[in-house]
Amino acid sequence: MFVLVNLKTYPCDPIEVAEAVRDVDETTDARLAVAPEATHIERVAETGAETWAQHVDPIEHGSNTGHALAESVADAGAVGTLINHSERRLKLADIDGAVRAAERADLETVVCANNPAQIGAAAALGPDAVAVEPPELIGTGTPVSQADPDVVEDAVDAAANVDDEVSVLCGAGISTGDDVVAAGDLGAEGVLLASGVAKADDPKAALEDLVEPL
Ligand SMILES: O=C(CO)COP(=O)(O)O
Repeated sequence: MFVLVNLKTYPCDPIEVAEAVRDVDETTDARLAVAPEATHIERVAETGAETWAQHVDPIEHGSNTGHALAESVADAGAVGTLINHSERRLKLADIDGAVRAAERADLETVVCANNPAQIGAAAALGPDAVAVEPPELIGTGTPVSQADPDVVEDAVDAAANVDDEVSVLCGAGISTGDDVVAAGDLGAEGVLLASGVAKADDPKAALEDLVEPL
């Protein structure tokens, strides 16, 4: 299972979380990665943790003030990027452009979507993975795998019907090892989570709990 921790703009210490991601990754068969704010990517990557960006824009080098350039994110040490997170929505053409920009910079891609229909559309753009995250469950602590298991199974089917090379993650409310196991049982190959680690008093203990049953 892939466990991708999105730090959003939570007021956690990104280096502390990154060091925990790096250390816990060494204890498990699961793959762990962390997606800090753009300005923290370089310092986070220097810890040795697998580091992702939260967003890249569908642009090239040039006159693009205030944008996130895929090549710069990769230069800073990111190896992958989220695209179209629920809190950073893009138009369809821009999702396509962002996936192409990430490919150009050799970044792995996870395109996020609200529901199975959007997952099918996202899979058609050829990312490495898609992530289904019902927005109403984000940050609630109620896991999507428990509150809405059909949405995960239907997302897995929707992606497979379009392109069975595209793996499916799920997210929203995931905070325990049991949630991760339930996601896997529904066909997800990984989870995308934030508050369960970023808001934990002890992020390392939260990560250890997440991978304990894997
Ligand atoms: O948006 C999410 C991950 O990108 C999910 O957030 P929570 O894990 O806080 O529900």
